[in-house]
Amino acid sequence: MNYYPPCSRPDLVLGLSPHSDGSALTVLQQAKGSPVGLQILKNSTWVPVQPIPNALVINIGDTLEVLTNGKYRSVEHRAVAHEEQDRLSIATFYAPSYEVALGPMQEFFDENHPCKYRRYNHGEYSKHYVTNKLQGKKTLDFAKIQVENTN
Ligand SMILES: O=C(O)CCC(=O)C(=O)O
Ligand SMILES: [Fe+2]
Repeated sequence: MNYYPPCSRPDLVLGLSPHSDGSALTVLQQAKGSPVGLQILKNSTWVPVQPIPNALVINIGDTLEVLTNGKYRSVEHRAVAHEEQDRLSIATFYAPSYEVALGPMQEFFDENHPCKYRRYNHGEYSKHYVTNKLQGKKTLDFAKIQVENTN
């Protein structure tokens, strides 16, 4: 659950720094009457996600990006504060158990589409996620296979 109190200078702070979720999918509920606070990064522009009554927001997380070898990309998002109104959101993260080993599923790579992510335990990833700052999609570097520059 996330609570964002009103902030007299929302231009100077963020409610939540830019990040992608470590989950496979995130289901997000924005409280009724909440001001807009969630923004997603699309084509290098922050786009506000208007709360729709009785609707849930479904975000793709890093785990689904890895499983699909990058076909589905996790969404970078952040939350901004509001000058007068407070805001409440409830995030439910759907993710594998810590002991589950995962990597790109077979149908998402072949000789023409190389594996972009290595295999790891979800628990290792979670540990990496919570011990590093939220910094856009940087946490996903943990799983990326670095391509050698031959030039
Ligand atoms: O409050 C929001 O809308 C975003 C919350 C969020 O991104 C998170 O809990 O991971
Ligand atoms: Fe998030």
